[in-house]
Amino acid sequence: MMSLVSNGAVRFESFHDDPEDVIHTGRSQLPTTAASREQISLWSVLKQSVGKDLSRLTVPVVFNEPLSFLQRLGEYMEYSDLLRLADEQDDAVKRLEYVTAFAVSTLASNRDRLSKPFNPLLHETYELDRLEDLGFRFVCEQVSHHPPISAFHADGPAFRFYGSIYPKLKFWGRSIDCQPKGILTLELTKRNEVYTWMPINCSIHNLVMGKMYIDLHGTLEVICHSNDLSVKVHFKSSSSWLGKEANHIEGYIVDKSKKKLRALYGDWSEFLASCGAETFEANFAAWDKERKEHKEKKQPVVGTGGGHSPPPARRFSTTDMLSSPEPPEDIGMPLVHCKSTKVSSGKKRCDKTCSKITHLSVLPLLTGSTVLWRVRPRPPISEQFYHFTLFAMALNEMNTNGRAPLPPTDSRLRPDVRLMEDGNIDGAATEKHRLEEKQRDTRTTLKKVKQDPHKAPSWFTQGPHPFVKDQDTWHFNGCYWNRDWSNSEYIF
Ligand SMILES: CC(C)CCC[C@@H](C)[C@H]1CC[C@H]2[C@@H]3CC=C4C[C@@H](O)CC[C@]4(C)[C@H]3CC[C@]12C
Repeated sequence: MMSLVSNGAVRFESFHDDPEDVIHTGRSQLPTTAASREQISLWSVLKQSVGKDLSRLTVPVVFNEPLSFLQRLGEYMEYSDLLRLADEQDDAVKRLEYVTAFAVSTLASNRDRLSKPFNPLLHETYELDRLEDLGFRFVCEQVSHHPPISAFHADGPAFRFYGSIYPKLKFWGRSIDCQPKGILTLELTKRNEVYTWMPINCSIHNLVMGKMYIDLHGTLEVICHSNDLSVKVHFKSSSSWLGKEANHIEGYIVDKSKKKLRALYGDWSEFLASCGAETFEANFAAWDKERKEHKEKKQPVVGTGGGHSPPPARRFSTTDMLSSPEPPEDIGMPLVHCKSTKVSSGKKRCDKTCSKITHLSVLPLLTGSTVLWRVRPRPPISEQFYHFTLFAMALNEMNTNGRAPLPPTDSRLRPDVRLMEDGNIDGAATEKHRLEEKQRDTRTTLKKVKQDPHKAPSWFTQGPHPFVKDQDTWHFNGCYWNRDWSNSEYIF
């Protein structure tokens, strides 16, 4: 799938543009398009909650997306191939590069996703078994209701990736702040190497007026506990959704003595590249300035900062964004690619390549860069479907094709999410309300009969983190994949 081009950069071959994209074997769109929110003012709903923790607040269903938060966490796995690549590298710096690329890739699907995933019910689960085709299986459980904590565990031949997230949301009037709590741990198989990082903070701006946008900010620190290499990737906070530097990220891989070994730069919604620390220091400012000037003139960037000039005038294409010393290879940002056309066999296949360049074509690369990861373009119809990626489109699909049956707790069986997906907003609201009441009633009944209302989760147990001091994590007990649901109740 990948090969080295002459300047040392990695070229992705038939990775995203392959019509039979390996990652996408499910449906290409949802049953119905998203309902309009124009009739309801978000402000009128949220104004009572200024300064409060939003985890208890329910918003009208039109502000939801038809996925539970557990399914949303499944999106972490879209680029899990990077973990296989990381495991294969003999060089420790390269391993950290790919691990960091993976950590960044888990955030990409957040761009434009301005809807609230459904709060999972206590003990709700979600599985994504892609062991055969993609080399991983993922399982997630809602292990606590107040505070809402979701624990997940994914594994495959090359890795184990697990953690928990408590998405702490605070409403500030014009924006929502999210400071998720939890720790994410990755173990690479070959060398038994352990990496950890924390979920990044995010804000949703312009809730009341203007165009809403999502901003990830703060520092993503990926630490390798086995060799003391680490990287701090800084997410630049943006001041407007139009400011294209908005999603810009950068940082250095350093060793124990803080010596800079490599620079990483990119855009969390598009790509991550690495280059020598000196190249970055010497050229980045010029490159950045040039990029901004181009933007002000509203011209596409054909970056040369510190690199070489792009080929002489021809139609601006992705190749122009490279500044490699060699004739540019097409490892730049992808063109929009239609993937949703149905063909008679029932298989979905791409039969058209659009030449429209999307916002993806923003950043050029510095000389000698290696593209570690780049995002798959979203389907052109994404906008009408809550801005879902193709990967997200298939998450709630009831496709058990010859697979073992799902447990009665699986998110795919949630009637409210299903109704919303089918366009029945009122029905979804009624069901959502019913489920919340049912959950409350169960708790009250248990309390009355003096039973612990906090029944332990089925597949995870809380305990000290095996590698990080003074930190708890949730341990997967592995039993899920025995597929014995005799102790699981139908919670919907
Ligand atoms: C009222 C409506 C508009 C509110 C919508 C809130 C949505 C956008 C919020 C609710 C929960 C949030 C998520 C909670 C936790 C994380 C993990 C973090 O590492 C990346 C961002 C991410 C994935 C957040 C993205 C934005 C999010 C999905």
